[in-house]
Amino acid sequence: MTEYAISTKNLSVAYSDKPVIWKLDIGVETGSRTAIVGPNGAGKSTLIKAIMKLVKPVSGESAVLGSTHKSALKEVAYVPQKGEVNWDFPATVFDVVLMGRYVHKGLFKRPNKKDKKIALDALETMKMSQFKDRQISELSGGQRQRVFLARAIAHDANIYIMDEPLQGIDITTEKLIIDTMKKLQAEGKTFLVVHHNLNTVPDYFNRVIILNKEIIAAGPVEDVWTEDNINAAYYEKSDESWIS
Ligand SMILES: Nc1ncnc2c1ncn2[C@@H]1O[C@H](COP(=O)(O)OP(=O)(O)OP(=O)(O)O)[C@@H](O)[C@H]1O
Repeated sequence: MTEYAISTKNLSVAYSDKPVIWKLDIGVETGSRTAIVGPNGAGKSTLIKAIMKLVKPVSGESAVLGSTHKSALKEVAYVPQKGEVNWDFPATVFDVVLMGRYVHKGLFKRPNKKDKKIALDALETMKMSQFKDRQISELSGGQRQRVFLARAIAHDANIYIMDEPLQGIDITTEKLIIDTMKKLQAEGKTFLVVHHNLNTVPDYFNRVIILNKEIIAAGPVEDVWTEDNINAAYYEKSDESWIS
């Protein structure tokens, strides 16, 4: 599994014995902008959580840069869905972005000048410098998303995994996030992103995984982003008969 930034082999996850993703073999190419698309309940977030080792598979495994070990996740900056974060936690914008540096230091070493400069630069990239001292509970949804992106940038990871980063944000923030993603990809970083807007897939991503519990299709956008594949994912699995 070494040639991929992220890979899974025969990966299945179930909640209360009900399988939600089934025998997934995935290879996310290093340096790609890969979208995961599929209907509500297709298992997109579950796949990401399994890769992040936040849920335990019933079979199979996932690897980051060829390693199935949890320590390989240090290479990954993870941006969870907005709803999964406790925004009432008392922390400033700057505190949250600085957390992106802890992976390099361990929890008990204080951030130094260089870490602070990296965090400030990340805030500047996401155009959030002016909110640096604000409590995260006092931000709008789009501003929170920018802060989470800034934290991921401060992490300076090689791989970014983002669960619906464009959910509920305005067009300016969307453009900023996509431009930042494209810039980082040009520097060799890898992106795996859960994405909902089918219209923007070809513009934002160069590879796509179409998922509906199983892999419907995966590969370069120009090969697999077809009406047949989209229909197969969105319109042909209306019941639970996919598993025999
Ligand atoms: N913690 C959980 N316990 C039980 N069932 C769960 C849990 N999390 C998700 N599920 C179920 O697993 C299935 C897949 O959910 P998941 O969140 O992975 O889908 P998704 O493709 O990300 O959906 P959406 O587009 O709606 O965000 C759904 O049927 C969901 O109800």
